[in-house]
Amino acid sequence: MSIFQELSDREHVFEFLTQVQSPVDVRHGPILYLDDVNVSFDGFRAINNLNLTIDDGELRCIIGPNGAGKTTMMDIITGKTRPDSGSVWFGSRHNLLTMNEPDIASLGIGRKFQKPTVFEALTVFENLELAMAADKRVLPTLTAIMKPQFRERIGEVLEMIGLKDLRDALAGILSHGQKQWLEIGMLLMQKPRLLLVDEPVAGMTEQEMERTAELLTSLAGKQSVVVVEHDMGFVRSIARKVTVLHQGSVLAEGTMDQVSNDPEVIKVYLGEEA
Ligand SMILES: Nc1ncnc2c1ncn2[C@@H]1O[C@H](COP(=O)(O)OP(=O)(O)OP(=O)(O)O)[C@@H](O)[C@H]1O
Repeated sequence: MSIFQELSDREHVFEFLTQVQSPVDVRHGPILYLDDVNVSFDGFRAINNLNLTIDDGELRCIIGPNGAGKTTMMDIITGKTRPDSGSVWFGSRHNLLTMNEPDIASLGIGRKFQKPTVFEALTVFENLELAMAADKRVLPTLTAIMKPQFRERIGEVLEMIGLKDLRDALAGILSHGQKQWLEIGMLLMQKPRLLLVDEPVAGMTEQEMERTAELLTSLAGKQSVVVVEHDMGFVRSIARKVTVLHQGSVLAEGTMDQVSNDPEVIKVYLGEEA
């Protein structure tokens, strides 16, 4: 399969495959706003009057037991699943419920799925190069048109993801953790406004987890980051504000200490840690 076929078949929607959108307006409010969102699958309410607000530059952790609705929530934000009711805004200008997946991606919402899906036959550098292209029409001539500022961005991202020394290594030989960082790097190439990261440390070594914690915390401020994660140790290491989802709604929200001392949370989810 050619790389171009592979690109169009991927579940990811990278920004470079999409059209340019007007800028996100966060002057008077949050970057992401979900209001009273509901989704049912065959009569089962997976998302139930969900309200969620993410501030610009925030790092938010979302936790919750299996089936709480975390993935469905991300699917709604990225346009993969349409809610039955409610509203979802990106800044005050963009109503995400009127947009398709590629257009939402092009607004600067990047999603990192649990499994890394980097291009294994390309080098680390080439993977980043590919993710940087502004328009799929330029992909075939990408190397030829590489501009100095693009090379600079690749250098910055290599530094951020800690793969500078491996820039010429094939992505296929990277460790699981390194592949995850590379894929985060690919999303970072276009300076997204919001990154949605699904279980980033599943399958990682302790050391890789620590490095991932550093990476995600270093991104906050420059972009907003929403991390869905089951590993409580990891959440505790990065969390400022935690949202606990249960049965499709927000059960509790606050610091890790606040939510882990909340009796309702202890009952449904953190019982074993209480
Ligand atoms: N396409 C679908 N059709 C039917 N039911 C679905 C569909 N997608 C999700 N569900 C159901 O909706 C509920 C929420 O699922 P979701 O995957 O969002 O939860 P989650 O919090 O991400 O769980 P996990 O931690 O196990 O990944 C579950 O009961 C799930 O079975």
